[in-house]
Amino acid sequence: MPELLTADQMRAVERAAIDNGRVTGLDLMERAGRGVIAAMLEHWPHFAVTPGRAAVLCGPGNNGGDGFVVARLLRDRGWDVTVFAYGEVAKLPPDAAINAQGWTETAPVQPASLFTDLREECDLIVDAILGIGATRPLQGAIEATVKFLNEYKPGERKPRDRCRIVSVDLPTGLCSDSGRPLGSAVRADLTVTFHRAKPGHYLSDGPAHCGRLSVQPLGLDREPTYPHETVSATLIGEETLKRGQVPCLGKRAGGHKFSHGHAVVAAGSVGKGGAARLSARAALRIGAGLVTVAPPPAALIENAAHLDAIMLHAIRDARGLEEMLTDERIKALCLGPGLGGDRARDLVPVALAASRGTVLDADALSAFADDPQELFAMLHDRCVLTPHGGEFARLFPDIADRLDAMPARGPAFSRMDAARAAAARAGCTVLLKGPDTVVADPDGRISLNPAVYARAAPWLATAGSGDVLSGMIAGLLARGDTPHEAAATAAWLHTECALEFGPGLIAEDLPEQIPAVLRRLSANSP
Ligand SMILES: NC(=O)C1=CN([C@@H]2O[C@H](COP(=O)(O)OP(=O)(O)OC[C@H]3O[C@@H](n4cnc5c(N)ncnc54)[C@H](OP(=O)(O)O)[C@@H]3O)[C@@H](O)[C@H]2O)[C@@H](O)CC1
Ligand SMILES: [K+]
Repeated sequence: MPELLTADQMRAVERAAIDNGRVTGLDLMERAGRGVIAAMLEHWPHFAVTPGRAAVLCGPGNNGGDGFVVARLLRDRGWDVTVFAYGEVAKLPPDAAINAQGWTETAPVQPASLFTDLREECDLIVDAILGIGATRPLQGAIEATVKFLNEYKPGERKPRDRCRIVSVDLPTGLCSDSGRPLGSAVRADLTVTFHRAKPGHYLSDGPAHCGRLSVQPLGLDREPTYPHETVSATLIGEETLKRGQVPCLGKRAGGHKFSHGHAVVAAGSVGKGGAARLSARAALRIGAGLVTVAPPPAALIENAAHLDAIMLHAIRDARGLEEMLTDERIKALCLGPGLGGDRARDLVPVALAASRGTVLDADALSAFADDPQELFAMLHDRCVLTPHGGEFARLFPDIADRLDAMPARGPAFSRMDAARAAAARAGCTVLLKGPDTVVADPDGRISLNPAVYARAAPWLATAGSGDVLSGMIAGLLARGDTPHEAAATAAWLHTECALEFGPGLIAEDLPEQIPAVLRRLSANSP
């Protein structure tokens, strides 16, 4: 499912279902526990055949309640289970208390202090200490447990990689809304969450702490009360693209090149044109009808030696660009890759005054680091800014500081919050790059491109890869996508191209994978 829900939104969905009388909290807890077992067996099928020894760590809230359900279900499957409790069992919330009582009627509960003395070899440790209710940095017994777990070596006969750590809903200590550890957080092998993934499973350090991620149903999908406004962010995927994007990626029959848009990529001085050419190639491959590279006159020959299908048009300075933009058929502009700071400061104001779809990247962002406000005053709602972390910090230093500050309490300020705040200030779409690329609009709309878990593509961290992304966005803007659609679609396709090629990738390879990815998308289209 493409929606990501914050802790508050998840609670609202659960509350609405319970208030409507369709389900009880106890039912949901039972389903959550069963989901944990199902995910565990799916990932490690041998656990179904050979039950082993498990430690289940139950916290002071409903996450702990899920833990008691898991403990019972494991024992029913023949596991030797020891439960450790964090906090007083008598003070558990009602549904958790019922499950805890069921357990204590038949088996003891060990105090948390004994867990860090654990010398037995476990096959499985279930982390049900804290879930979406973690609100402050870990301390005391919980912090000691997390440290112990993250360094756990259960004896020589059973190396660590044979003992699996499964976190229920979230690794304890990980902030559900930001993916940032509240002080410290468990590093799990598998995290099993419920109904929908939370932003923290995808953002920042979240994936490294979750290990692998499984989203288990709670039977809430048909809830008629599922409030649309609870959707905080969309995880970009084939499913979201299919809703609106794929038909647009295919070209209309009978169309001519101008009906698919003309994109212009401004290029820099002699010897600096490679980045702009990469952007231009990506814009053409993604389906813009025409693409022109616009270098200074001195760099015309250099670019001509490299380009065929892409056109060339020399522009000396801002006046040259102004004249070029009298051609109304130019639908999109890309400025920044290899442009150089001085040329960027010269060209960007004219480009923005033309009110076309405009991608600003690299030098076009850094050129305004001294006075970001000057840039913000010129931006309009057809723009996309594509900063990486460093460029973001130069344009939005106060927002970046909030991301860097150690979170004192949860929910911590997230990369989604940062991108949203930046988009509101800039008045246009902001794409904040990373393995968790966030696309934010001034109205708060967020899309997240996950290049983590099965889509991890570490080889995308290569020179020129960002230039290709800018070009892809410009190409889609030329074709008529909205800034948000263009940025979100390009971010997703960019990762798909990297996955299609695999290790050894260099930036030149990325545009060349676009046809294969588009072919696969159209083949999968209904
Ligand atoms: N919502 C749903 O749809 C469903 C939810 N389900 C499950 O419930 C979980 C949410 O339960 P929850 O709200 O009780 O929160 P949870 O994570 O157990 O923690 C709260 C407790 O921790 C405490 N505490 C907080 N920070 C702390 C710290 N640093 N160090 C120490 N203590 C700390 C906090 O204390 P307080 O801050 O109140 O003093 C409170 O006692 C959810 O993750 C999922 O597993 C499923 O059963 C099915 C459907
Ligand atoms: K947990």
